[in-house]
Amino acid sequence: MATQGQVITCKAAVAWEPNKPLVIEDVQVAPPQAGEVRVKILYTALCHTDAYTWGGKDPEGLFPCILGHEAAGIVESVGEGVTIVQPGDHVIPCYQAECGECKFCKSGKTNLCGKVRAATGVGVMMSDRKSRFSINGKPIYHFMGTSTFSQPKAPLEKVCLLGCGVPTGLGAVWNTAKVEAGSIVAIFGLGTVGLAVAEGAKTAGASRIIGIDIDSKKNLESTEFVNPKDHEKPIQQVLVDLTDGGVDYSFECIGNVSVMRAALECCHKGWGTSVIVGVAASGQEISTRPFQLVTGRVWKGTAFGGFKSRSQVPWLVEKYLKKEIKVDEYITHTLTLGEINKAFDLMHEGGCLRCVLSTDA
Ligand SMILES: NC(=O)c1ccc[n+]([C@@H]2O[C@H](COP(=O)([O-])OP(=O)(O)OC[C@H]3O[C@@H](n4cnc5c(N)ncnc54)[C@H](O)[C@@H]3O)[C@@H](O)[C@H]2O)c1
Ligand SMILES: N[C@@H](CCC(=O)N[C@@H](CSCO)C(=O)NCC(=O)O)C(=O)O
Ligand SMILES: [Zn+2]
Ligand SMILES: [Zn+2]
Repeated sequence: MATQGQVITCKAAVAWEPNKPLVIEDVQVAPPQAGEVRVKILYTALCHTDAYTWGGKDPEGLFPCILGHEAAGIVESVGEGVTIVQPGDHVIPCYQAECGECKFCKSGKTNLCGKVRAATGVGVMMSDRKSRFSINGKPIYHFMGTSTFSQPKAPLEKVCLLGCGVPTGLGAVWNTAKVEAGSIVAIFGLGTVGLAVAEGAKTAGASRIIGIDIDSKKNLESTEFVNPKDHEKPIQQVLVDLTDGGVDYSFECIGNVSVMRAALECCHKGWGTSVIVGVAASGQEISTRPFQLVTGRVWKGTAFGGFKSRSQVPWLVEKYLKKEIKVDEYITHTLTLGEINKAFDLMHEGGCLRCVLSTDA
């Protein structure tokens, strides 16, 4: 391959500073070192977490950087020792690694991998603690790292969503909460993540799925819908009253610590479980009366829905190809990389679930 081992130049949207419009720049990308893979990203969606880091709310946010973590592309070249993928493979880069060897991977208790997290948290590659991106010699940080795996002929402009939002919602229900048939489920925040929770709850056989959002346009027919703005009582009380004592499972898919409290407190005494999915801003903390836990409610959280990236995302791609899970339905907008700032605006305007950007146009 002509570009193997070479520095290449690519277009990327660079976040120079928090909240300042992203700028499309020519970025030099160093060749992959041992164990690394260089991927040509063809499609990328925006997840709320990108807006959170760009907005300066992420304690791990580093600038300048190249954001984005819900994508699909083609392996361009590989470093020494890489055997799991080869140039030309279609891949979904995942921010949760799966090395298969560390204490976390071997535990059988979590999808969190300990191998590369320290490096990806500070925007560099593990081997030499350096970035592979630069503009005229100035390093540009990575964001959330990548690991890769091969998957069959799926439309990349759709399955990029399997890099974050859709697996997170489905897995929060199937892996983290393990919702049983007949359960009553409440979902706070009906963006892509919350709607994927609803989809997961439906397939798990939930008897009632109650969606809560301040944007009534997010009301889906398959769910009961509550807009907190329509009620004077605290939303947890509204839900307790609606459900004869509380829900069996609740999911916070917003990133708001007051709502996280409400999501716990709307759970049924004795057994209700609340799962935190939303990412809260730097410095924010959750609180509740310890009595809420003493009386049997359980507070949990999930990253990437508990899915292991390399071993389970290909399974999700297969499920998508067999039409067993929704993906296309969450794509409300398609734009180009050059229109990325408009895509962030759309995210805040309502009516937008996922906006997929094509990078080649
Ligand atoms: N844990 C993980 O692995 C993981 C993965 C993906 C996303 N996330 C996080 O999950 C959250 C949801 O992501 P998304 O991409 O679906 O976001 P989104 O912005 O598309 O959806 C959020 C929804 O919450 C609603 N909302 C906002 N404030 C509300 C309030 N006070 N009460 C009720 N509804 C309210 C909005 O109207 C919107 O519909 C974000 O915090 C994101 O960072 C976490
Ligand atoms: N950098 C933040 C944490 C952000 C966070 O919680 N990220 C989620 C994924 S959000 C995807 O849209 C996650 O998986 N966290 C586990 C991990 O990063 O290992 C902070 O420092 O507060
Ligand atoms: Zn995400
Ligand atoms: Zn590991």
